[in-house]
Amino acid sequence: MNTITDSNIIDSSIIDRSINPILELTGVGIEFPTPTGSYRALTDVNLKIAKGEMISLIGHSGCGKSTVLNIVAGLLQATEGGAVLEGKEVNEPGPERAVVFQNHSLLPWLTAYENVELAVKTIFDKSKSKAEMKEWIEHNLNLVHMGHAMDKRPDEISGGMKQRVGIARALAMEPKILLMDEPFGALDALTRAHLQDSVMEIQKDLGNTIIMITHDVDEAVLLSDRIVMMTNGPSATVGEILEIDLPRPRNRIELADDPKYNQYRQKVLSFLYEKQRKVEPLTRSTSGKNGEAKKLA
Ligand SMILES: Nc1ncnc2c1ncn2[C@@H]1O[C@H](COP(=O)(O)OP(=O)(O)OP(=O)(O)O)[C@@H](O)[C@H]1O
Repeated sequence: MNTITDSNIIDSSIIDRSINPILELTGVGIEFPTPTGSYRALTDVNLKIAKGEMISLIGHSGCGKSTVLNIVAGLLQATEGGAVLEGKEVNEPGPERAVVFQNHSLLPWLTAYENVELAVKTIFDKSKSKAEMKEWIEHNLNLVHMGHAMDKRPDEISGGMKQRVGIARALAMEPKILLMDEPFGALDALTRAHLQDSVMEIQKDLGNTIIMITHDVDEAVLLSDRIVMMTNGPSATVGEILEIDLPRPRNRIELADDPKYNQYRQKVLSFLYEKQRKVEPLTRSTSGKNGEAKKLA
């Protein structure tokens, strides 16, 4: 039986990916002004991500996962340190960093095709002809299995289909890095499983670099090359990084009985439930930004 040794757990301060990192976070800290004084959300976040890696960010609600992602997206400016993408400091949003949010954020008056077209036009208006753009939009909608519903508006399709269109729109921008903030959080279990499979398939074919926030331990282990586990805030930081050494393609049914898979799950769960438990009892679910209950596994 394969066992997970301490060598699977990486000390964040000594990470040295052998390949040149596509993205590097160095000494990232951020303070938010609040009516009662400043709130330090993150301290000294260090992370190097190699091209083609699939990284999950996991941690208790409010620990700062979205803040990390928003700094990489250029939507928030770090107070200290910063993010460097392929040698270029990130200071503002840009098409090389596409974001997929939990709630699809499609324009309701446009069809699936037109939603993707809007993004494609802003990026490829000068470099692709009209016919090439059409082909590219259709290609990306087909990638997420939405070719049959290109002419439907968001209110005519299911939540999972909307999320597929959001992913197609992000992929169509050919981003250097795809940032996904709980992309499947609002979906039922079956739809979620289908979309996880689609993302694994697409990543295998295109070799995308992806950072994904999730609260779902199974999802993190199934999809990731590494799981970045964050400590609780205030002053949250990278606690441990778990390297997931499971061969691809990964099959969720087969993995359910795989001892190594279950040990990885256990590692993440014990980090979440034991090491980082501060004031909350185990049985209490944490509360999200909008007061919604959030489960951790
Ligand atoms: N603009 C802001 N002003 C003040 N505080 C903020 C702001 N944005 C985030 N925070 C605080 O920073 C901390 C980290 O928030 P963040 O949304 O990154 O957490 P999270 O791990 O993504 O949470 P969740 O899992 O619930 O989505 C939280 O305590 C949050 O209240």
